[in-house]
Amino acid sequence: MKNFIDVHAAEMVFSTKKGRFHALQDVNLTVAKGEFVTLIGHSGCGKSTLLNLIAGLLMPTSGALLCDNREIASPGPERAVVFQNHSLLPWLTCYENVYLGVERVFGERANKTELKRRTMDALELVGMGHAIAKRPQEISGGMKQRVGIARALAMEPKVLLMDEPFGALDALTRAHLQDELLKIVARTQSTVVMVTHDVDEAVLLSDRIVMMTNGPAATIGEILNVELERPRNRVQLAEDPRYVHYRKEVLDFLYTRHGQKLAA
Ligand SMILES: Nc1ncnc2c1ncn2[C@@H]1O[C@H](COP(=O)(O)OP(=O)(O)OP(=O)(O)O)[C@@H](O)[C@H]1O
Repeated sequence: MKNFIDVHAAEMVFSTKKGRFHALQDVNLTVAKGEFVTLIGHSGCGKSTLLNLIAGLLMPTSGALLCDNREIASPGPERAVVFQNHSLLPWLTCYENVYLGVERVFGERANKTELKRRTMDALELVGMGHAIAKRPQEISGGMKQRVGIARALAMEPKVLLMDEPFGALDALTRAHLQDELLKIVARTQSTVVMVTHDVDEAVLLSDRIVMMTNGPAATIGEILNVELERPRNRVQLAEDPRYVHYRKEVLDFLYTRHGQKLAA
């Protein structure tokens, strides 16, 4: 499979008031087109930092990051980001929030009818076609997240970058959105890099789980290939010995081999 994202020897050192903070060191990762990769690790290990490097929101101190063979030097529409706390503009309706993104990417090439169609298609895809006139404060957290995902998908990104997109949701809404995301990704064949804390979420969604060591100077400890056929069904998988095995592998990595001591 063709590599879409290449991270070569990436290092990230932050300058802080207390001096330099070495967040990531020697991170090497490739993500193929159409692959679903999750980043998992203890709090503060540098998952978001790595995602932000791929998004082009941060520049590495050393090393190089490529997307489709081009250096990632800034954010770009081919790498859409969905954050944990949906970043919808509160004064715009759901429709307008998505339209804004669509217009930014396709505004110069497409006419208004086409822009409207893309906006509506994306909202329908996430099951939000009924709420287009509502403003963010009028809909639930799960619905806001869906609109955020619609906005990202409507830009037809080459890569969908998600930073704990379901982290703030209750367990049932979370499960529902995970299932929807699986269906959407199957339909759109999107490449996804997603940060999560949730072992079950990682196993259910991923082709590969990237497990990160604890910081400072965190790096990739191990990568687990999840060879479970798709479509995946959470209820059937719960008793599948392969699922149980993958889950245990991640838990072993996080809690036996790389357990985190919380500061007293
Ligand atoms: N802009 C910054 N300036 C200084 N230090 C930073 C900055 N951003 C992140 N860090 C530090 O880098 C480390 C990694 O942070 P990061 O947010 O990437 O971790 P994370 O794994 O995503 O954490 P969490 O799971 O808690 O969200 C942390 O120690 C954090 O304090």
